[in-house]
Amino acid sequence: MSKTIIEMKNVSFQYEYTQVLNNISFKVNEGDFLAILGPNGSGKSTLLKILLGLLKPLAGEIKLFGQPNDTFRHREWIGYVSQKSNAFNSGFPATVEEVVKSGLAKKVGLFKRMPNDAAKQVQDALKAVGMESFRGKNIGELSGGQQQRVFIARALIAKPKVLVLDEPTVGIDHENVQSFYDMLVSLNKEQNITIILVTHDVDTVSNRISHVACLNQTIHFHGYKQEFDEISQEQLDKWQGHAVRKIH
Ligand SMILES: Nc1ncnc2c1ncn2[C@@H]1O[C@H](COP(=O)(O)OP(=O)(O)OP(=O)(O)O)[C@@H](O)[C@H]1O
Repeated sequence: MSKTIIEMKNVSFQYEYTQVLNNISFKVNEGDFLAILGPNGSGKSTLLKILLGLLKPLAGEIKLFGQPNDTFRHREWIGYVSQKSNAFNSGFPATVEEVVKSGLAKKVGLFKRMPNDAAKQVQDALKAVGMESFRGKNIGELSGGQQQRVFIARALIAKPKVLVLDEPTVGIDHENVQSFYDMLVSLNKEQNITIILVTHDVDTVSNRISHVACLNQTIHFHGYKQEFDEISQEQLDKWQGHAVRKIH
């Protein structure tokens, strides 16, 4: 049986006066490719931030790789690509190589020396996302989809065991979205990286993922993708409003 690497038990959260997450419990196992679905404002980004230790829950328990979140010391095992990673304009003064290399700081510490094989590590990370020929380019000259791949390479260079992505395809055109998700599948299958993805692209991801979680303040469903396929559209609408529409 696969190892449980992320576990949330009865987690609740509120921003000042707004209750955002209510009694959330779920587990993610090593090798899962989990899509978190939910309407705008349903708490998806908040849930990820709690998972990453950026926000503290009001109640509940979180375990990462079997350790309580508070004492977990291997943050570099969890790579994060945020919603707004692909928002650099053409004047931003950094090359693709520099952006990817900056991801090593998470692993070696901000003020320590870069490893001797840093250039090779940059090359490998760019290769994994199909961007090796863009190494010397300015990050701001790339399309949104290409920038997003570079930020995944930046996360990969720290050798994460889990990759957490918050709506990574916003602003990417349909054709590039397909190949973007194919790239995530190969990271998941070939490098055994567990993937947690917040997305609205239900139809595009549905044949690529292993698990689905439907979130709207609380987890209404979490299970295998095949079980998700059995849920009626009527039930989904009840949980999600009209944000999740399955294509058959
Ligand atoms: N820093 C904050 N202070 C107060 N309220 C916040 C803050 N961040 C988010 N919220 C509120 O918390 C709720 C959940 O927000 P969150 O960003 O987690 O939702 P989401 O599901 O990721 O939404 P979207 O799909 O639109 O990105 C929303 O009602 C939002 O307005």
